[in-house]
Amino acid sequence: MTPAARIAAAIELLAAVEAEPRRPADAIANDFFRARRFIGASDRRAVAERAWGTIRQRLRLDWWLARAGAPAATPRLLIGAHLLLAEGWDLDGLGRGAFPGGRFAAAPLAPEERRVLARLAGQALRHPEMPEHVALNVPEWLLPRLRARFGDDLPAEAAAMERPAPLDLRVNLLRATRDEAAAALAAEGVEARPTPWSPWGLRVAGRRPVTGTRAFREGLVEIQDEGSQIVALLADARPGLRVCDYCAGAGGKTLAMAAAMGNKGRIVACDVSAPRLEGAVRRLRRAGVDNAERHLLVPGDRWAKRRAGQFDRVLVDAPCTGTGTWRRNPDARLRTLPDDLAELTARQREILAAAAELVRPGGRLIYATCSVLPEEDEGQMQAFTAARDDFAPIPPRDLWPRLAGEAAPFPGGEAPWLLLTPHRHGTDGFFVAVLERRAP
Ligand SMILES: C[S@@+](CC[C@H](N)C(=O)[O-])C[C@H]1O[C@@H](n2cnc3c(N)ncnc32)[C@H](O)[C@@H]1O
Repeated sequence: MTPAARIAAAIELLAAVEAEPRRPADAIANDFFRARRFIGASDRRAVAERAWGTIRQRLRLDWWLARAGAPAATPRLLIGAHLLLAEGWDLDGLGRGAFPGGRFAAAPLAPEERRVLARLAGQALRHPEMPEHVALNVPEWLLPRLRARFGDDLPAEAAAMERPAPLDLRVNLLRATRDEAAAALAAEGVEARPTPWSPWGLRVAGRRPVTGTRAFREGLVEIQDEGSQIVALLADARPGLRVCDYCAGAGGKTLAMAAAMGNKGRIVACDVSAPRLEGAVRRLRRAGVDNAERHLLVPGDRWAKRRAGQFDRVLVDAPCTGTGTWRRNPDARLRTLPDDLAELTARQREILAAAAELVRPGGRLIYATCSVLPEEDEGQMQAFTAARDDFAPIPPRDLWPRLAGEAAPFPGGEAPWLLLTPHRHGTDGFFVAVLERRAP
């Protein structure tokens, strides 16, 4: 594709994302590229990166376009504004390079579009008159919550949440050690170094496509953010235990826990979504996991009733606002609405209550979110432990040396739970709490 054709495709992709504001942009992008198989891998990456870069700056671009008098922030104006403000293009370059017209390129700028964009030429993304939430690139309704969470660190955290995430891999200990996996990747031209916290993690230098490597295809590594690895690590799933991954989705943490169990014992991946659970099948096979089963949860589930008090570990990786994942899902910061938070916190409470019943006395309930919002994190834990005095937190610091290694630095403080953040830890934002069920 020519550079202009890539820009035209990014405009189309952005229009597709705008058309379905409640649907995750990566799902829309998957459909978009599936319907355009003629777009090759490197073009696909370039198109998606441009669309994502624009979505990442959406709050600031909207502010600029409104200030310039645009009646609406159309995909063409958004891409044009991003090129001018973030990539240093000038207006003539924009006309020639991005909107030249012709068969595979975007139509020339209309006079009104040119008038709007002319007002942005020579400006930067940030402007001193921007309201605080726009300057920080966070939705207005979340600003007080994020300020309460991060205090003086908010600008640094907001900046870290705005940068694209690195590519983290988890080494599958069923197939290789971390050194062996790194060597296998290096032999295929992919340089990867140990992650700072997770004993299972490798961070890939640059943007190398990993899924095409033999190391990936043969199950030596799985793509997984370091924060997510730490959640699975703290679940402390050991060989021989009975483990339930209650909100398993496509099995990201099931895979990690199964590897920690050395394929010994039993792990059940549950979810309410059949397509998500189905997504785990191929991954489990590739990873060589043979001690896992799947269970689709349905209302009034008899399966759960029959297994009350039977599991040594129950992980609740709860559905949440995903505010910790804005680095990789930049659209989520715009998609999440106040009603979603209310609905999700109610659902988290229900899931916790149901999952807690599965834990045997002396066993553990692990609660995690990829959210940094207090009401989804320690708020839930405070309410749960107040209502259930048979559950008490085990501070992650106490578990860490045995799980990560005696000399491994602990990523948290003294709190009874652990919060990981993009700025402090270089991971996605994650919250994790480990609760032990006392004998009655
Ligand atoms: C954060 S995602 C899980 C991600 C997954 N654990 C991983 O590591 O890849 C939350 C999951 O909770 C599931 N979920 C939503 N409501 C649920 C419920 N009531 N009970 C169990 N799972 C639920 C969703 O379908 C979703 O797959």
